Amino acid sequence: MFVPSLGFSLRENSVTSTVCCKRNQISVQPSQLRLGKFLVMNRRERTFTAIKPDAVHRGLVGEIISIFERKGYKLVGLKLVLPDRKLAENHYSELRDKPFFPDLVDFISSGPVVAMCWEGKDVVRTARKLLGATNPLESEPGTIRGRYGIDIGRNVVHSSDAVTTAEREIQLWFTEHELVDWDPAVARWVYE
Ligand SMILES: Nc1ncnc2c1ncn2[C@@H]1O[C@H](COP(=O)(O)OP(=O)(O)OP(=O)(O)O)[C@@H](O)[C@H]1O
Repeated sequence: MFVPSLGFSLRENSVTSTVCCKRNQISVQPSQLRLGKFLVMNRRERTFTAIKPDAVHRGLVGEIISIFERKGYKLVGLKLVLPDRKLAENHYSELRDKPFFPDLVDFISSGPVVAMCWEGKDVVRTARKLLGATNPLESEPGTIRGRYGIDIGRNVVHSSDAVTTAEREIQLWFTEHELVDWDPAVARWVYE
């Protein structure tokens, strides 16, 4: 079995498992193999991140994508969307009762929005750290909102706040065919 993320093939026999590298073969115990599989699965976490209309208008798209790329995350979905009100309302449905909800829906559905799906270890929590606090006044200067935002209603980016939210939002914004599974050549330089 070839495991692209690991960069080598795994072949199992009844006693031990054999890892076949390019030049040599190393025998490993099944427990080590399980650990390897776990680590690969661990890198499969996905999040939904959106560059909001204010940032698109301000020409910050390339900059924001670069921050995620340079961190080491893998882009598996990307598209420019003009969200209709239904999509915007659905996306922020948990905030339906908030007084700012109508303005928020107006703003997001004014588009364009860059919808993205990023993949990697702990990507949901790390993406939120890269974004910074919701209110730019409270976000650290090194974060995206800390660097580029001033008002809470123009806070540049969104990213899912939990793994379950990410699953819901990815399904809401992307079809299965729009997500691309691929193996970056640099994976072994990003993960130990
Ligand atoms: N008090 C507020 N007044 C105006 N707008 C607000 C307020 N609180 C939140 N918002 C807007 O609603 C969005 C969603 O709020 P939420 O509480 O889900 O924060 P968040 O998860 O950090 O933001 P987002 O969902 O956009 O990533 C915020 O990004 C912000 O633009």
